[in-house]
Amino acid sequence: MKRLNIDLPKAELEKEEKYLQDVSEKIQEDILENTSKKQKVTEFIVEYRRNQIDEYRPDEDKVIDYFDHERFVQEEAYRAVDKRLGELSELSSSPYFGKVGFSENDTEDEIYVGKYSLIDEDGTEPLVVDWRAPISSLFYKGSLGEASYEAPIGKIDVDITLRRQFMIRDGLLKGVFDSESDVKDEILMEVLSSKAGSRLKDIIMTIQEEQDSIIRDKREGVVVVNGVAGSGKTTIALHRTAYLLYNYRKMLEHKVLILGPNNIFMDYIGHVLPSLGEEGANQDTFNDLAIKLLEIDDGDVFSGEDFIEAILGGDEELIADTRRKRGMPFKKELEELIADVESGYYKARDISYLERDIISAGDWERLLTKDFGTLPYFRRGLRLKRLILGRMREARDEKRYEIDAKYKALRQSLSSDEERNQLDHARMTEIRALVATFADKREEFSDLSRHDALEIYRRLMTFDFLTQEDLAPMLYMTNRLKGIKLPFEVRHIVLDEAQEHSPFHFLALKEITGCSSFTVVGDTNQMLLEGEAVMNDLGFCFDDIRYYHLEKSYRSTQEIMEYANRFASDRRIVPLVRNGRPVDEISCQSLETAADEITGILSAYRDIDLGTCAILTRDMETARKLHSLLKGKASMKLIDTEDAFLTGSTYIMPSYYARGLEFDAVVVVTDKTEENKQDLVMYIMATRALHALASIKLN
Ligand SMILES: Nc1ncnc2c1ncn2[C@@H]1O[C@H](COP(=O)(O)OP(=O)(O)OP(=O)(O)O)[C@@H](O)[C@H]1O
Repeated sequence: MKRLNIDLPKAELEKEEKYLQDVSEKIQEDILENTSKKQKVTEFIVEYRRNQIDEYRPDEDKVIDYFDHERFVQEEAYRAVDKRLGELSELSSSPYFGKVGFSENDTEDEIYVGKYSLIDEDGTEPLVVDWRAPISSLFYKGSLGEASYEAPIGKIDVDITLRRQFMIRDGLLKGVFDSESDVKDEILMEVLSSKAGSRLKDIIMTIQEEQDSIIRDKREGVVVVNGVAGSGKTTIALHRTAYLLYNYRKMLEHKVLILGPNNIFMDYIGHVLPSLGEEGANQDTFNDLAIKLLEIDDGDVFSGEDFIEAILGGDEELIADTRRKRGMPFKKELEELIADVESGYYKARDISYLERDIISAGDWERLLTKDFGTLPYFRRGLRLKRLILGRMREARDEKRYEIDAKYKALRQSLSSDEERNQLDHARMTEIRALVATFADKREEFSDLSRHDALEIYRRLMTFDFLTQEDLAPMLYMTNRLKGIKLPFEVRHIVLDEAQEHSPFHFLALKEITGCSSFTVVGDTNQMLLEGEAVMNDLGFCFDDIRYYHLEKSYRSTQEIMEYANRFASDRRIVPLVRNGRPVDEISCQSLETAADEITGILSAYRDIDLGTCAILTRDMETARKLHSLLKGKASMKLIDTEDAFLTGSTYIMPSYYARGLEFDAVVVVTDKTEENKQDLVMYIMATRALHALASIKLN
């Protein structure tokens, strides 16, 4: 990294260097202290395990319980010390990155802001404040002057007098920069000009004010962010998760669910939370989660790839079906289906057994609709079945007493063993016949334990297979009929790439988890199937909703953004002023000549060490063909399944696998581009590039 501005008066610079030295010394002391703690806990655990093996006796359960508890406490202590050592090791390289000076009620104060907090020797004064603490929000305000922050005791008004940024690497001060406004943010420009790497990164040093207000928005209710490509939506959603976990740890630890569009994306973003010191969130794709909860075979669902390919290929039947499943009128169809099931899936009937009335049709109906009415319908069926079986058992047992009594009386009048044996045999035959009647009768109402949600949902299906668009409505319906339980508690849900979610994604997740605290992010410019984005109007599902719009993109150069804007729908990106190389626009007659062009482009990018590169095509077929044409000419990884990992530096993939990802350089290969005409796929592909974009048009 180049040395940045150190433009402070000498005395001020000396003060900062002294502070850094003091903080670094304290970090080293804490490292020593924690290392010794870790050693002691480790010794305890090793000793404990040795004793446990030596002293183990199979019948001493109580003693073992006691020791297990002790071990649990020590292992928790080990984890906490180990985690802190990891934090201290990061702090020793870069203890803080910001400082804010402010006056509050005429008292001057200042704080240093870093990735984690550090307390002084006496344990009273913070030397470094965690970026997620309420007071740290002052650092992320765009300008000096009047401001406020939310403290536990309420809103506190202050006057910000200084905002200073530091670049500290390997414990050394590399740059100091006093800034008033985010636009002139030299460090931000430095960060944005650097290479993308293979995973999404944290941005705590350069969070912008508009982003910070979303990250720190209150936990309750629903935050919806509709932002242009590269505006930092995913990044914000993950930083907000880290912020919420820090401030509501007891309530939220292991109770945050993050759902994204596919596994490539989940892997790409999977590093951000751990890099912020947070492990307490569950991450999955919506479809995988739905398939698990519905207990269906993923082979029964039209694959994600085939689905998007068919939509992009203009499959009218599938498009019409998808639009239907995304619309509110489909909720009416689903509700009618549920009501239909509830009004008679388990047909009421009289059941009698051993000449006894077990249940009348009227009672059956009353129990299902009234007495058990608060339960999901399928559970009511099971309850009713249990009740009928209980009554039958009573009747059977009574009958059995009668049989036993009858044979007991007869037995007393018999004198020979042979007669008694014959009688016992007759008794056993009668009892066996009784048992058989029970099993036969039971069959008559076995439908009460039949609850095949797929069989019911089929009535609304257009095709004889499920598409991705069926998963959310089917989840909604199944939960209503059966009651679905997640294997863990959820108290906050993050939905990424939510622009094409249907009402049922929100309704099902809310009803299954009972959670109304959501962070929803997406870009309505990136909808593969045009239409109204449900995420923009969630009033049908939630009461407390805060909508945000982000128009500024941090990802790409101005040249790339201007090129991408030619294909955007309604909103235009307001690019951050970061200039780069012009977009290369190339025409080719065939895929073969395109492959030659790409070989040249890649080699030029390699010469300037540009970093990661992706060749993006509209569909899989073109990606595969191009990949085989490029074999032997350039090395790259074909991403042709959503379970692929982004290991390497050059990739070739269809547009839909690149959603949410970014690369230093992108080569777009397309055959259908029309200038200045809305083309969402082109928009998605072009906005993946940070520094260089080449667009190859096949004639
Ligand atoms: N304040 C910031 N400081 C530094 N980098 C930032 C900032 N905000 C966003 N970025 C960077 O911009 C890029 C885009 O961020 P991100 O992927 O979160 O955007 P997005 O809105 O989710 O994009 P898309 O809609 O294309 O998925 C990332 O490299 C991210 O690190």
